[in-house]
Amino acid sequence: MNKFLRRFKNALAGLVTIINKDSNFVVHVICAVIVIVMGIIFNLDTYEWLWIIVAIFSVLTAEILNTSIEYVVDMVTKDFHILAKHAKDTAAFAVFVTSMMALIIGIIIFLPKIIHIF
Ligand SMILES: Nc1ncnc2c1ncn2[C@@H]1O[C@H](COP(=O)(O)OP(=O)(O)OP(=O)(O)O)[C@@H](O)[C@H]1O
Repeated sequence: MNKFLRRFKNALAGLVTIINKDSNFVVHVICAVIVIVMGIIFNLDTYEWLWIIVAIFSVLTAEILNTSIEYVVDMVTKDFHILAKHAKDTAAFAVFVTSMMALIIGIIIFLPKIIHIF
């Protein structure tokens, strides 16, 4: 198998792992689908779509890296360790910060359009 195919296969295995292990990831994907449907309904322009794409992929990437960090921490120790706690908590905080960015982008793009309806 060539290098590219092997990397693709590994990435696909990562996707399967994330879907099985991380229910939050599935929730984020469902939210992304809802936002995309809203974008179609509100007929977003190119720049608005670009911001939505940045928001969606940032949150998904943060969630994937959070799960990845959880795996590494669990591999190192199953016992309580303050550094394990810091590693997992800060990784979770990264997801929170990215989600806040996505929320702000969503509000800036969709709120004026929703207000305009009423
Ligand atoms: N080995 C550990 N030592 C100290 N604290 C830990 C340890 N493992 C987990 N924790 C604490 O428990 C919290 C939850 O950890 P857990 O591994 O269950 O992740 P989670 O946020 O519930 O993620 P998921 O639901 O995706 O598995 C962490 O954020 C951390 O504060």
